[in-house]
Amino acid sequence: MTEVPVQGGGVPSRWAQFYALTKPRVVQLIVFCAVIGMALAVPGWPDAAQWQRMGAGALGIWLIAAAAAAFNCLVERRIDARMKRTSWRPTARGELSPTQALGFSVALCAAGALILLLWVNALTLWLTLATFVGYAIVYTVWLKPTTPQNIVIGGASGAMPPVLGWAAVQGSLGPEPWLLCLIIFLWTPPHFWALALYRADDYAKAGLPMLPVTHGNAFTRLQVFLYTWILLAATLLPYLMGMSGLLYLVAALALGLRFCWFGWRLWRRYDEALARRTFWFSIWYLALLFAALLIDHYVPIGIR
Ligand code: HEM
Ligand SMILES: CC(C)=CCC/C(C)=C/CC/C(C)=C/COP(=O)(O)OP(=O)(O)O
Repeated sequence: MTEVPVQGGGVPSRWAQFYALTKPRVVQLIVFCAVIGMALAVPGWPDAAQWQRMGAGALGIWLIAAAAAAFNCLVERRIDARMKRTSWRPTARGELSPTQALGFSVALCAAGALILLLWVNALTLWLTLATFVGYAIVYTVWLKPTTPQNIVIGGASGAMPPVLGWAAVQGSLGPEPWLLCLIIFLWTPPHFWALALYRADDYAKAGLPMLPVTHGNAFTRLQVFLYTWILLAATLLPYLMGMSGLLYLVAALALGLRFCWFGWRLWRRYDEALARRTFWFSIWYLALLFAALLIDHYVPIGIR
């Protein structure tokens, strides 16, 4: 969980409170995936203009993703207050008022939109704003409180970063960024349901229909296991489509089989510590898989 830095008196500083609303570590990984989408969109080493567009794109996407996270904290302040994991959030504790959170989210979103409009391109601006709406409104307001498939459908917005990154550099889209989007889309269920397994009581208390609450622990474990295999298959596509080389293939297989191994063990027998490890592995998995795509792009080995 993201810790809020605390000043001498035990009260987090105002800046730390606002910063915490942006779900910093989630957004860092989102921006990382977007930046890799950008790098893959440039055939060789970026020139000066491309570097500038990449920097502005990363900043704009960062600001709008942070705005979406802050908006989520605003909408969910009462739900967050009921869950142990989220009850520390400044909006849940009433340390930041709804007006302050809304003003902060609007300011971040406007700043990000302006940067994308002035220094990147209109396609990236509209796609990033659509992603904001997808997460902050469609997922948070509509899907999350109504269906256990909330994170599957809502996961589409979390999966957008490589598409945004690609659009920022090329100003158009092709099959490659959508393939990366598919990978994050299929990664989201095992990422989230591993956590939901050991946070099921929290979700039940908050009245949220997460899969372990509505369909039980065993069914959720089966879903985690199945998704790890579907994910493994999807991660082979960049190699099979000639987008990545052997280095990526080896990384995708090694990481994917490890994720399947976590899924298999979790499915066979529930163990809370194992569910926690599966969740944390999911984060390393995505970061390393995307790092492998990047390294492979600059150090191509084998047939493409
Ligand atoms: C609908 C989609 C998603 C859902 C429901 C979801 C859910 C969650 C939840 C509930 C946590 C909090 C864990 C905690 O407080 O201990 C978390 C953590 C995290 N998620 Fe996701 N996630 C989603 C998509 C993503 C995406 C797209 C990324 C990045 C590309 C991501 C990266 C992370 C990271 C890095 C953390 C760890 C945060 C920390 O260290 O505090 N998640 N996720
Ligand atoms: C513009 C752009 C790139 C937007 C990205 C949107 C975004 C921040 C997606 C990440 C998904 C996320 C933080 C899910 C957390 O689930 P949750 O909200 O259910 O978790 P919680 O219970 O911790 O609030």
